[in-house]
Amino acid sequence: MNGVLAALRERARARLDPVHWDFYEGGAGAETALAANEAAFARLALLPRVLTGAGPADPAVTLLGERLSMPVLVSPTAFHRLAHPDGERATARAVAAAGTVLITSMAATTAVDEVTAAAREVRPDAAVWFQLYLQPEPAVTEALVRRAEKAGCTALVVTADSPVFGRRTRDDRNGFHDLPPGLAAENMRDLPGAPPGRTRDIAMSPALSWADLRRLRELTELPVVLKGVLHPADARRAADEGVAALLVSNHGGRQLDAAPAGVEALPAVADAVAGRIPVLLDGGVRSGADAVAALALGAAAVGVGRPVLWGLAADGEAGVAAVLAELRAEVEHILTLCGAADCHGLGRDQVVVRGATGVRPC
Ligand SMILES: Cc1cc2nc3c(=O)[nH]c(=O)nc-3n(C[C@H](O)[C@H](O)[C@H](O)COP(=O)(O)O)c2cc1C
Ligand SMILES: CC(C)CC(=O)C(=O)O
Repeated sequence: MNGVLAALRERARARLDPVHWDFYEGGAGAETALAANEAAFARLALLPRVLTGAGPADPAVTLLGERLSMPVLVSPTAFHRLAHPDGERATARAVAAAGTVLITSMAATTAVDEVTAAAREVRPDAAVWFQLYLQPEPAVTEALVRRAEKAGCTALVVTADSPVFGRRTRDDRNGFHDLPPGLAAENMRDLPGAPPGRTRDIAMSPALSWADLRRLRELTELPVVLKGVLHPADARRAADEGVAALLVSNHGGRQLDAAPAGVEALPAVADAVAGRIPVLLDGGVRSGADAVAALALGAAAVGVGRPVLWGLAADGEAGVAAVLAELRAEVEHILTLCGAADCHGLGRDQVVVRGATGVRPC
């Protein structure tokens, strides 16, 4: 793990209520998938190319028409006001200043219009995408989509890996199932079926299907990113269905504990999609080298979840800014060390598995 991130993680751990720390850090079941994410990156090494004459690398990328200062965006995570009183507003400001995309969670403790407003105070063209769990009641999904559109979000990120909620071992042990008084999932307020001013629970449904995704796409002009895809056949289907991008993810090890690491699933997904749509990756990205390895394996960009929460808990907006500045600097440095001019400059042949005799490609 990058040293700056590791130090922020320790500061976050010292500051947070241990129950909230466990909510952020924990995974499902025996936390096998959680551990697999970082372990899979630790097994990878980068083979640099020499004398390429590439000059200093440019870490910027373009994704769904937005220019990002680096191939790192912020994956959606719930409940930022457990980490810091400024919560999602602080995150939004730091992400906008860093020039990348924030995917704000449907389970945010700040309403999406306040999140976009905070981002745009810092940078008028800042991109905020809205993460959505499709709701079993279509009217609720539609109301959430309209809320995201009205707030100026420029994409919807539909999380498809949660037909039911993962069994979070630490939360069960700690009895953490409700937000403390004064905090709520603000996007869930004033939705159809809820009394005025009250929030609805976020529903997860195993009955959802590709037909529901199609209905969503008929509802809105916003591009849809499908999050939580691991199987290559689902990736191909998503591209056929007109999804704008994929986010390969095991949900930070919080859903199916038997799932592989995202980066283990990435090469087959990238092959299945064959460049038709951008493929993003999250889970266990803790350094610039991790990000660059994922790019070489076919990702257009990576997402970070917990590192942003560590920065936020440690030092609010400045902590999130520190995480993103460090990752950008590291990506730039490592691309240059690898002889690449930009984020497209590495091939899959430049990623090898450590400990293999000779060069074992991924
Ligand atoms: C505390 C926490 C809350 C999360 N909340 C959401 C969420 O509301 N929606 C969602 O799609 N994913 C959620 N995720 C998953 C992240 O979007 C992401 O897939 C994962 O955290 C990436 O792994 P990383 O934390 O190792 O970087 C959450 C993850 C964590 C750790
Ligand atoms: C509270 C949930 C809706 C969010 C979460 O913890 C997750 O998606 O992992």
